[in-house]
Amino acid sequence: MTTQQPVEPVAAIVVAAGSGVRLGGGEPKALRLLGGESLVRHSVRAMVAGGCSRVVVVVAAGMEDRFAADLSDFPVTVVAGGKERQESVAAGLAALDPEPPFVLVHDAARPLVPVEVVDRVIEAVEDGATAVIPVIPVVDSIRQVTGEGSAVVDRAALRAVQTPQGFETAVLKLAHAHVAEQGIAVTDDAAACEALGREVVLVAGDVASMKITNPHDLALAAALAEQLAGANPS
Ligand SMILES: Nc1ccn([C@@H]2O[C@H](COP(=O)(O)OP(=O)(O)OP(=O)(O)O)[C@@H](O)[C@H]2O)c(=O)n1
Ligand SMILES: C[C@](O)(CO)[C@H](O)COP(=O)(O)O
Repeated sequence: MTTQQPVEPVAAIVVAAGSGVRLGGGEPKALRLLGGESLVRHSVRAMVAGGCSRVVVVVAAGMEDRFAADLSDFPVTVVAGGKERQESVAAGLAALDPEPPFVLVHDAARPLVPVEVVDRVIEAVEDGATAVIPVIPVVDSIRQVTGEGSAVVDRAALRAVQTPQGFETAVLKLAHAHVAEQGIAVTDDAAACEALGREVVLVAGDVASMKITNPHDLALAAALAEQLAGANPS
């Protein structure tokens, strides 16, 4: 009689292979500290808190040992990514063995994602959605720049896209193979699924899940983290 290993329903890929040129500072962005801990540690903790028992962390080639040391107390596998985000996600997908039915893809650069957002994404994929993305309303007035000038865009119909995004793993693998084969560049994984003709389901994101991109984002996130810690003392 063979004993089958249980396959956990939801794994996560945390992409951390970006260089963080816009943030600056030399160090890989995902290892920069926020409230005394690296961005990647915050992000991995959020995935684990949401119920992911396995996390693949994708890092720049040559940085594997540093990330593995930083994350040694988490259930992670560290693998090398690529030049573009979509190549890094594809590398994370290739490392998911055995393949779980569902997978979340999260930016290490979104360290303060609340666990409620992770829960909403997981619930939607487990309820049958193929591709799920958290979104928030756009608060600024928006203009589209045209050849001649610019025009107002109705922001009521616009949403800003966050992570983690949730998928049926088999579909996300097909979608990544499709965009790679066709040479389609996408900035997120839901767009890869859409390129395959799959429907994308939206759930509510959260302003706390801001992406750390520019130096002022780190300062804002630090203030936010302090406020959140004050509101939920452990
Ligand atoms: N080749 C890449 C590029 C990006 N990412 C990850 O994708 C997320 C979103 O990337 P972003 O922060 O926008 O880009 P960076 O490349 O990190 O920053 P920059 O463009 O300023 O260099 C980040 O967690 C980043 O580490 C990745 O894993 N592999
Ligand atoms: C995936 C993402 O975080 C959704 O907002 C975003 O597209 C990634 O950022 P990038 O700057 O386009 O790599």
